[in-house]
Amino acid sequence: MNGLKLPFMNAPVLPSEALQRVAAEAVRRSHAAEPPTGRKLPLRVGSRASPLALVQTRNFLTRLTRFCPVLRDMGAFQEYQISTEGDRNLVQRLAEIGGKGLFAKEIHEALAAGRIDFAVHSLKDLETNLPPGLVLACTLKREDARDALILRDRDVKVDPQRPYDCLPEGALIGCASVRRQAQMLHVRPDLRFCLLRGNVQTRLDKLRAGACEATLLALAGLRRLGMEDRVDVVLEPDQMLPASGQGIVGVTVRESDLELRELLSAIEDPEARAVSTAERALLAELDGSCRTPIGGYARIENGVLKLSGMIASEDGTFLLRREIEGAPLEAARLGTELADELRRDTPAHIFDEMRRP
Ligand SMILES: NCc1[nH]cc(CCC(=O)O)c1CC(=O)O
Repeated sequence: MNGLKLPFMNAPVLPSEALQRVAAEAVRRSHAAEPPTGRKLPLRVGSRASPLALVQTRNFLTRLTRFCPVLRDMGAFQEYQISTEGDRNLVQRLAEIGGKGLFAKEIHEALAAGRIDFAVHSLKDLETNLPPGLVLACTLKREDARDALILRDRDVKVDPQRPYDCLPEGALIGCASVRRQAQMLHVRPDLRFCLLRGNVQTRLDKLRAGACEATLLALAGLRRLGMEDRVDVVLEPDQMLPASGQGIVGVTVRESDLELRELLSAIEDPEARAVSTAERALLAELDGSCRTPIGGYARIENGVLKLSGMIASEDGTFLLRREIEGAPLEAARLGTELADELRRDTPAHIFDEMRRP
């Protein structure tokens, strides 16, 4: 995948030059008697305040400084943790309080106002239409995109082919995601759902304390937090289609900050860019919020991008899955096309249901 040129990378990028320039500038400043002109160091990196967000930020900075060690030696970064509405409101479903924009609004504001220079996001939580003046400068290599089932009673035997069979009739599942809920209900209409919000650790603690029988979490988050051992079954994409961008970390910057955009493009993972472009185009075309049970998952096999899409009613009685494949360069078009196809074959009342205030 290396060397893949994607249509949205309009300006020719010369990562090594950009890196050299930033590194040289950092060294120059470290020797400068005068206060530096131009860009001020440290570079300020913002993220949410959750343990997962902090781990992701550290991983990203590690990756960046591996390319540009002088930045690490300079202590060139300052981390800012920004509390968002999505973190504070743990009572309601995301869908009810306004969707995924809530996890990023304050971060976007800080970036736009110049209080931070770049921001690290779980791409899954980042709305598809970014505020004007901000761009997704880089997508990092994808961690496992799959969802994981975590049981309260860890002694039961689980058949990976039929993972929900181990759950008792009418079992209560702690899950705030309409996408996961609809896909589970499609297979097990008897299951009941309750909210289990908060960060990953909080959710696992509530599960253990008996709040519910089971929960679903992204494997990526658990792995990054070193909690993969809590997983009972990893769900395959044909059992539980992941959310668009799941497992991918993305970095936003000001559109006008060409220097930082160039620097970040050096650590961009082209495969993650291609698959997330397809998944996010699908999501944008269908709805673009998390009010709707929508899944989108793409991978590249032998140079071919394969995108799966899913749309469902909240109760899981309606569930439609489709696939499309084509060249990675066509990622955005593939996403839009698959969305159009899914929309065409989805009864209108499903969309009406989604638009309910
Ligand atoms: N909505 C919260 C969120 N955002 C990203 C992840 C996991 C990490 C990732 O997908 O990269 C999680 C937790 C979860 O869904 O279990």
